[in-house]
Amino acid sequence: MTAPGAADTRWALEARGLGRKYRRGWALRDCTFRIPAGRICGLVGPNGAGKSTLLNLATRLVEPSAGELRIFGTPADSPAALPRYAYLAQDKPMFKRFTVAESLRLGQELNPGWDQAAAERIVRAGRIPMDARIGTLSGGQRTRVAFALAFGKRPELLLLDEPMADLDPVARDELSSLLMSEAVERGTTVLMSSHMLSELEHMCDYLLVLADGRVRMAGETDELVPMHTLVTGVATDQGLPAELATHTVIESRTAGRQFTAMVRTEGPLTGDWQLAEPSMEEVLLAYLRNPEAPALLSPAAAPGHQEEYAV
Ligand SMILES: Nc1ncnc2c1ncn2[C@@H]1O[C@H](COP(=O)(O)OP(=O)(O)OP(=O)(O)O)[C@@H](O)[C@H]1O
Repeated sequence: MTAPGAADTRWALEARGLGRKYRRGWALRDCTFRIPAGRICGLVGPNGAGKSTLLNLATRLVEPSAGELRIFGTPADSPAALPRYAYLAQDKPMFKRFTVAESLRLGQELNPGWDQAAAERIVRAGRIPMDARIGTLSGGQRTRVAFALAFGKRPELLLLDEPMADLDPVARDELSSLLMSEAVERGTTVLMSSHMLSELEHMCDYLLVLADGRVRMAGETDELVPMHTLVTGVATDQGLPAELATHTVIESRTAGRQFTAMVRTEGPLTGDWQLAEPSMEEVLLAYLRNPEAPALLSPAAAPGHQEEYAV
């Protein structure tokens, strides 16, 4: 339990009614969720879902239009939240005229807990010369230096916006292993947006899915994925089979004589079906293709839920 008035550090991120409105409309609306400390959380959603907006709200690059966001129990707009996270933005802004060594030195000067050895290790593993200017590096090399700057800060929370997009397969594999070992060894929480679902399946133990600026799914992958069943059977002409009507059908398709559905089962399924447990990627794809499917938040992911949560 947390003492009254003390920041509740069990939750790396906690949003209540969070929203951001632009002139064209809401980029993020009425978002309520929480991410426990120490998790590697995949932030998933179609283009324009609000993923970057959420990360920009966490890092104070944009102000919320509604609601609140807390980082380890501290309001995201409080100076006390600032040293606790590092952010790797999609465009990875860095000083182009600085050399790699100068960029790391700046990281060292700005961050009291700076780990120079860790930052240098990441740069050297990519065989990037320390005297190369940032502006002369390839997109992937720049990403690696940005990773080094983020890791060097030794943050408790790493916020990554599509971090692997421009890395080659070997670098991607290496940096995702680094990310996972970092998270395990230091208990770092990672929130990482990505469109690469198979990669997320490999790395993440927590999910936050957005669509049209709203939360569609949030919680432990181990809890969320097994709530779904992939149902296959013979198609009939009557549309959705009556046996499925009491369950939540996220998606259904008919191909020739075969009927397939992704179903959130609300009890035993009757009927002549082949049942299989879907992969995380299959569940995510079903939700991404059907943004109007009923939202699913595990009890732990919903702030205000009374249940105690082991972290
Ligand atoms: N500065 C801005 N001004 C106006 N609208 C904006 C601004 N930033 C984002 N939006 C809008 O908010 C919505 C969410 O955008 P956001 O960049 O957060 O989506 P995303 O999920 O990160 O998308 P992607 O996967 O394409 O990176 C979009 O409709 C976008 O056009």
